[in-house]
Amino acid sequence: MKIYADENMPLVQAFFQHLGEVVLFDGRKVTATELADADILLVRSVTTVNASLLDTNTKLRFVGTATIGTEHVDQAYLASRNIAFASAPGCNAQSVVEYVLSSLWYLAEHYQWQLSDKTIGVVGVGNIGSLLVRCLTALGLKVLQCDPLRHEEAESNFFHTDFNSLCQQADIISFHTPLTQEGKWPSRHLLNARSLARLKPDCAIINASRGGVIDNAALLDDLTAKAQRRAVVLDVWENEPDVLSALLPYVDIATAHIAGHSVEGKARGTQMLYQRCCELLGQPVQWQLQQLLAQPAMEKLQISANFGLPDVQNLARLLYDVRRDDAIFRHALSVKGFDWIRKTYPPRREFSSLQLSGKVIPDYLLQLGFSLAQ
Ligand SMILES: NC(=O)c1ccc[n+]([C@@H]2O[C@H](COP(=O)([O-])OP(=O)(O)OC[C@H]3O[C@@H](n4cnc5c(N)ncnc54)[C@H](O)[C@@H]3O)[C@@H](O)[C@H]2O)c1
Ligand SMILES: O=C(O)[C@H](O)[C@H](O)COP(=O)(O)O
Repeated sequence: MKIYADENMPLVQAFFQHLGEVVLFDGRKVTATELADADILLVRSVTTVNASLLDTNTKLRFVGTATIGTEHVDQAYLASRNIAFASAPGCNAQSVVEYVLSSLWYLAEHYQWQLSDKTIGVVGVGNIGSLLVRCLTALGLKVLQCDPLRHEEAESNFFHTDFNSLCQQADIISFHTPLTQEGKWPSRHLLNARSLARLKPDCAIINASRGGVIDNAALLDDLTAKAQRRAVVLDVWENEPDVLSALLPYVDIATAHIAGHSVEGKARGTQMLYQRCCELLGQPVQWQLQQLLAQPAMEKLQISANFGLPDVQNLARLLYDVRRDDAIFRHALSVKGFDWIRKTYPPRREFSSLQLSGKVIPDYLLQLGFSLAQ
């Protein structure tokens, strides 16, 4: 059994080696010839999986992407060849939410905002968006949600604001849709010259979904045309790895598509594909994530009775501060390149890796994902 896996897939050897020989490849450069004898193919978001990559391979049984987004995989083609497919829904949702929270705390400090005065619009309320809404609500912040697909399903307790109204009302907008070009609600260039013109002049924009959800050229026009600057956080860019670097001076936080790259988020993606493969091959699951994850640098922390909401961001910063990733990006983009930054990403542990003890642990800390000491 030959298992071909992207070289940036943590723990792939540890999980998969009892199922077959694991061969690693460069996901951006892999060719059809390299994959000709693969039985199983495990990719990340940088590999376009389609007929031209797979036509010469006649053995392939399974393709898995250790990511939430799936727009790089031609699923209709895989189905036409009876090749099973799996993605990793939700695997790094917590990681993306921690990225957005860190960005909000940074912007609030930098511009001296009171987040409690702001209305935060969340566009796309699936795994990531709904987790973000839960965390923001736990922190007592005002949230608007836009998800026309969920609205159409008439979920009774889902309060939808249409995109145009959300643009007019929000002080901060965070995007969490998949990248889609077709259907009734395509998300490509959802934020374009027209919708940018509807925003409040100082409405902040956060994009940790896919670069193409925002028309980057229109964003640059918006940011350069006005006397008043809006705050912008971009983790994802159109045409990665060739980003529109003219945007950089106007962007408060710029990162290399790493919002989902926590240790746990990436490893969970590998684990989800491993479990699916075991099922497909009729093999027992031998490994669980907790057996393979490295011990975090900090494990336990005592919360005192004086802990309050203003202390949350200090606690979170023990684990993650998005300014680190912005600094790496600005320092390394032109010298080392976008993919190098991603490949050498320093370990980042999720909130759950820190166990809290104390007589009373505020519920909002558990809602944010911190865990209780045993
Ligand atoms: N930056 C990163 O590192 C990173 C990490 C993980 C995921 N992502 C991106 O985030 C996306 C969302 O992830 P998720 O786990 O929440 O996915 P999900 O499928 O659980 O949820 C997406 C939601 O967006 C909604 N949606 C679709 N089109 C919309 C539109 N035009 N307007 C408003 N809502 C729309 C859907 O109805 C759905 O509820 C992924 O598809 C991926 O592209 C980025
Ligand atoms: O869709 C996802 O899950 C994320 O965008 C993912 O974190 C992207 O990381 P990559 O696969 O490019 O390493």
